[in-house]
Amino acid sequence: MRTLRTLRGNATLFREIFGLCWRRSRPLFLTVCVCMTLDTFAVAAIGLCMRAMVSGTIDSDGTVIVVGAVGAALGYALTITFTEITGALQINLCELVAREHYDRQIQLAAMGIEGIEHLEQTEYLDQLTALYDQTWAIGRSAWGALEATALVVRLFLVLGLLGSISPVLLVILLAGVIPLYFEQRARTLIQNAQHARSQDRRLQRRLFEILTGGATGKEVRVAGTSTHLVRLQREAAERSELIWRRANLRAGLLNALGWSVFVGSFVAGLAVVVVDAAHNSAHVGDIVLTITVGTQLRSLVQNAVRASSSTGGAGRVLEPYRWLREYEAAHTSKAAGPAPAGLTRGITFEDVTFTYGNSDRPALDAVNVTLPAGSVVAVVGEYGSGKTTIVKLLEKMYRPTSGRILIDGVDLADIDTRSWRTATAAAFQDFGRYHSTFAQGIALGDLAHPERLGTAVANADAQILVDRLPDGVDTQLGRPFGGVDLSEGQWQKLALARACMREAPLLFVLDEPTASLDAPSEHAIFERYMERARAIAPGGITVIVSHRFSTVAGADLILVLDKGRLVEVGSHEELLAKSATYADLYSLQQTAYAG
Ligand SMILES: Nc1ncnc2c1ncn2[C@@H]1O[C@H](COP(=O)(O)OP(=O)(O)OP(=O)(O)O)[C@@H](O)[C@H]1O
Repeated sequence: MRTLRTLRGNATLFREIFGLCWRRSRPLFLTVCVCMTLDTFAVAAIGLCMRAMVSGTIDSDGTVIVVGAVGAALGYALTITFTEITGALQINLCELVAREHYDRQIQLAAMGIEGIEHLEQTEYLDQLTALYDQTWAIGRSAWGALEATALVVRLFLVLGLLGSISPVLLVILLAGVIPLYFEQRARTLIQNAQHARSQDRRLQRRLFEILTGGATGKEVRVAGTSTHLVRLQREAAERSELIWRRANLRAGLLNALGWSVFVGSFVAGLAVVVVDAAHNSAHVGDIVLTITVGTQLRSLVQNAVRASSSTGGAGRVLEPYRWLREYEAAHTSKAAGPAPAGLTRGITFEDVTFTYGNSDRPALDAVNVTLPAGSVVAVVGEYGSGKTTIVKLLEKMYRPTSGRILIDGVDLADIDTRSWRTATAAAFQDFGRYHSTFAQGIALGDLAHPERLGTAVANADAQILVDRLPDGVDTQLGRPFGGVDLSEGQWQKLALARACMREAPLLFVLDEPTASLDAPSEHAIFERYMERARAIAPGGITVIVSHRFSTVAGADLILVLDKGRLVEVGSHEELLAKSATYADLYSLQQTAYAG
């Protein structure tokens, strides 16, 4: 059933690939098709010409000798030429289709998925890793399948010829299937090995980045962990290599076994024809035909195996590609409702529970709370208490496992994701560091409104920083691009300015974007945002996540999380009066700062 679905899926994909090749370059596409068709019949024609030539020699018929010789020579020349042409042109078409369609398509699909689960969970990341830099193989798979079909046609022609000499020779047909069977098993071994070693390969790459990265490189040097990390990398490489070597060895043995059976059968078949010729029931030309066509048969079966293996090998790309398309279709919101223009009631968490796919413990557990329209809400709690998870759910990066988030009474799941995101702005804890100019890095927050750049810089308190940059907002950032490097706090200010490009968002999220700033700077920024929050879109809500309790004291509502549960809700004064978790943590921090 699954095989049938895969075959049907492949057929649809191949149609799409050939359609793309046809639209992209008709002359190239037609040339490849014509060459492949002529090449398909060339082998049989060569065999017949050779037989004619030998028969003509025995019968002393000059015309037949010349026609046979010229035909065979032409056949060989054309086969070589066609093989060269089709090989080169197919690569050309595959690259065209990959570069202009699949590279783009895969990135759009990966980015089009409304959530980020596929970017955070290893089992999904494996699929995306397999697609990375392999898009040409998608195009190659379709041509591989066509080549395999042409080779099967060629095989039947050759077998027809052999059968006409002696039906016993058809045994070679069965022998030809045996290497195919072993090849199929060998291919499965290789594919499994590829999958088994993908995690170690990712680890290797990650460790390399850590060892060579600017930020992590400092840490590695000071801590003296480079030898340890290099060892981990080597171990990962060795594990991956071992899996690969073993799989290739086993695959090689299987293939050798398959081919030994084929060679044995071929030699036996040839012996039958020689014996027949000795007893005059076969012609000497038949021996030549058997050798010519039989030798071709070996390379034909080998090529058919290679073509089917490259088609099947492309399964390592086709499988994840199909997965990506299906995943995208299943995880793209069908909700059509637009985000409201303003909020009157606010955002309500109704019994919201959320568990990450790879965990059995909820990151958020039955959260019930309303963030009132027009308010500034602070989310506080210990490390790993679920603060960022709340932010991710609000930004629709994940859907609640159970319960609902209501935007003015409308389920967030029913609001078009794009429309909701356009109505929100966010500065995340793990913000991006774009190696562009300072201005471009900010403008990315809302490409439609570059004129807001100055205000965004002012709102992020980043004007002094801009004044110190060698070329102001036009300064190129990032050493790898010949630009200047910013400090952590400066990168954070840039990320804040980027988030401020949306002028009047319904939801403005600040997930610890000021963690690298000193306490007074953070306080000043938060004061400004609280002020701004009351001026943004009608009823717009600002959500601030912070570890520093002193900076969030001015929030209208403070949510205190503990191990995914919402344990306290209220204003700073109300929570202090409760003398519970918030009050304890607050006084702890006050004492620490005072000390
Ligand atoms: N992508 C993920 N996959 C699986 N578990 C996750 C993922 N992200 C977070 N978690 C887990 O969910 C829980 C809540 O994490 P979350 O990031 O929301 O906490 P947090 O309060 O923001 O922490 P911090 O203050 O350290 O940023 C933690 O136990 C964390 O390990």
